[in-house]
Amino acid sequence: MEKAFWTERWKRRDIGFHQPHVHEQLTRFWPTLNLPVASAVFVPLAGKSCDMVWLATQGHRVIGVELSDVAVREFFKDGGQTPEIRSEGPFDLYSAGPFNLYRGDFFETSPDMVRDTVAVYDRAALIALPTDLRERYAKKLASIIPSSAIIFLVALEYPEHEMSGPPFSVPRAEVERLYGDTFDIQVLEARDGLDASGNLRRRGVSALQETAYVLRRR
Ligand SMILES: C[S@@+](CC[C@H](N)C(=O)[O-])C[C@H]1O[C@@H](n2cnc3c(N)ncnc32)[C@H](O)[C@@H]1O
Repeated sequence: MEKAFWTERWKRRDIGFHQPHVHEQLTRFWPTLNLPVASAVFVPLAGKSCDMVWLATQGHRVIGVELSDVAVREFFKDGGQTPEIRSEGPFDLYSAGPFNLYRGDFFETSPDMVRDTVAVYDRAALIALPTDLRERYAKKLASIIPSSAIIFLVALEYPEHEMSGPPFSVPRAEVERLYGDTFDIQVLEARDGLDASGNLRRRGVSALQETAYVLRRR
């Protein structure tokens, strides 16, 4: 998937993936993870997700990486914040309060940028990528985060022939294939997600499972 695909979508405001509310499985399961207050959470392929705001209300510092400057600028504008912007290697770093959002390519993220993160929050990041990029993404993510960091992952599964992604169908077997060698994979909840996703129903999807996982390095 070309980078231009995403930057164009943001320019055209074709952002059906953006949820105007905080993801419900995040608010229900995150507190059970007992992560230290004031610790940092890494949000790859962050968009302008409200989930980052919720994570900050839980006391976390939030480090995001996002390709589109439209998304990053709108995130701060929506929150009524004026970020400081400076160049950091291949990224533009937008900072305000608990948020540090790197505008640029996730695949250029260095371990240094995420060195003190205790957790990754992945909603609509892994599933936004086609098979070859998913593999690169999972390898890259595992290689940059601290070995103690957990991954909270929300993935979707649907009959693949019914729709071409993104979002792509990522069943449990695919999560195992991508992360199973290095992480223990726990399903927190697998639930029917079709009613909550009119968008995908309109695109022809007849069954949708939304699964929240927590991945812990062995
Ligand atoms: C499906 S959206 C999900 C956004 C966000 N996680 C959410 O829940 O709303 C995927 C996002 O990843 C961004 N993206 C895609 N490829 C990227 C890359 N290589 N580096 C950084 N961001 C990328 C896109 O611009 C888009 O905002």
